[in-house]
Amino acid sequence: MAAVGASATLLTNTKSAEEPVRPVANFPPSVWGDLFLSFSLDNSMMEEYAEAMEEPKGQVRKLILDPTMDSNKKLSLIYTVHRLGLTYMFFKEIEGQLDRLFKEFNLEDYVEVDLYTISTNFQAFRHLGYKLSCDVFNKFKNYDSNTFKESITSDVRGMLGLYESAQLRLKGEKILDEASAFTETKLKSLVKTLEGSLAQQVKQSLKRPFHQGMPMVEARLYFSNYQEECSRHDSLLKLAKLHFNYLQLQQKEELRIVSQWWKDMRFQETTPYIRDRVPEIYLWILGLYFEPRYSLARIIATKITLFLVVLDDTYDAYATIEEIRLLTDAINRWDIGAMSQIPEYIRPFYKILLDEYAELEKQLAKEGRANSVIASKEAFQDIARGYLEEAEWTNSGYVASFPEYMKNGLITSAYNVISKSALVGMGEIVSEDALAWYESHPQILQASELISRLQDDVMTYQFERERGQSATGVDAYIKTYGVSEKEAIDELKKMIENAWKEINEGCLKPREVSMDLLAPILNLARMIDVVYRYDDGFTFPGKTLKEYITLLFVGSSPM
Ligand SMILES: CC(C)=CCC/C(C)=C/CC/C(C)=C/COP(=O)(O)OP(=O)(O)O
Ligand SMILES: [Mg+2]
Ligand SMILES: [Mg+2]
Ligand SMILES: [Mg+2]
Repeated sequence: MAAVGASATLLTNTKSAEEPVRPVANFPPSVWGDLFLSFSLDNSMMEEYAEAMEEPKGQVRKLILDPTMDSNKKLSLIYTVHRLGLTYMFFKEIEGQLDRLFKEFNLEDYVEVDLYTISTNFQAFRHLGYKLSCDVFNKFKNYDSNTFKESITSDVRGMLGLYESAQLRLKGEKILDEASAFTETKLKSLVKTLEGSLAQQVKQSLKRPFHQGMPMVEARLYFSNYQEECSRHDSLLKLAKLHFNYLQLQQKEELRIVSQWWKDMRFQETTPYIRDRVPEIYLWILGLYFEPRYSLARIIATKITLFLVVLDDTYDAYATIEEIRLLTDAINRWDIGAMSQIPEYIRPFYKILLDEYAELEKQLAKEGRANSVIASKEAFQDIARGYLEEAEWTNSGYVASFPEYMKNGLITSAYNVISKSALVGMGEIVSEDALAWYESHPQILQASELISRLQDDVMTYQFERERGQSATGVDAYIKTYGVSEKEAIDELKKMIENAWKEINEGCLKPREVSMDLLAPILNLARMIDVVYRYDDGFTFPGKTLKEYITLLFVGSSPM
């Protein structure tokens, strides 16, 4: 009987050896299907928009340079240009104006100025890197009780401006910490009493302040919600409309290209267990930079980030620990000869990964900038090791201490590999020095990584805990400091807020590198707010991301 028993056991073992238990997650399917494949770009239309922009662009440039314009009006113009996403067209002119206005700044001049004007001036300076003192808001506080004057609560536009200004605060700017809480509470209590565009403006800012928003979307929302400000100068209104139409054509073409590439690579067939999120990842990368000159950069960065989705879902939601060890080793070896050691199902991914990077390295070598591709590749190998570490913890049920978790977590935040991948297509601005600065793992990049890691954990830890993942920042914090789940989450949120202040500081002059190189890091942090402020907006993309994708790529641009 033993024989039968043995053979039966053998049969069972043989059977189980074929099909191990896999932690599949049954992720929600794609929202969009092949919708974006059918777009066909009319190049002549794009050229028409580009030509039509020249005249109003010249008009706006004259306005920015106009020496007779009063300084508050000039700052208001610069602020509106910035909110419409047009700063990049007039960067030198605007810097020249702000250099002068910042030098001339005198607190005395603000004694009679209203809260809204002071707020837009403050934002204009801070967004463009000038550290205007937060003392400009002191006059709105009662000296004795050190609280904000009740009188300003009736000035809704002023309160809204103060709320938006407070998002730019740095460590130690206590008045802005208070202002953020004070204005948010007051605005929430009165928003229902408001009407018209002011109601829209307050609702939008309370949903997500401009500073934490996605620049491309924020520009479209500003255009819709601030008609009065946008139509103060006809040339600006005209330029903004043409600009939105030009960008939409370019972006829909880029989205078509990456969607077609994804379909041709057949990832949904070879690795069907992954999240099918091409438009969402393209939107994420668009959030880094929307300037037309970064079109190729967006396509490259989108492809590499899509590789990360395949990798993360393979480690989290499909592969066994043995398979993860073999795949991590293969990625570290980065050699097509390693194909034979990895499971069948992941070989197409591995081959495409190596081919894509080889092609990029060849292309960039022609410009003498293959180093940016190598930096991205090394960061990719790094995150695979980071994902393996998480998988080993989960496999052994080990709960890392919070410091240990965070050391690995900054890597698995993926913001090191994504920010380096974003550099690949950016052109000659990515000098050896620029790359060396990124490789030095600067404070602002670490802050963006921390925000990515911890905000994601705060929003996905239950889902991941249910699935047996032992490595999340929440559980590591609870275990290390012996606090409740709620206290842990509150502490993580404080760390996120602190990281934002570090990012705000890192964008102020004198800067370590140009704003062009800082913007992707700032915008990566912003995209975490877009995706994870209210829920796990990436796994379940039916709310914010669906709304933004519809606004930018399905809806028509403002004519
Ligand atoms: C961590 C993070 C928000 C990264 C953002 C950058 C990015 C798009 C990375 C690609 C992998 C991915 C989609 C992770 C987020 O989902 P997840 O919750 O499954 O990530 P996790 O497995 O690292 O927790
Ligand atoms: Mg995951
Ligand atoms: Mg993961
Ligand atoms: Mg997660």
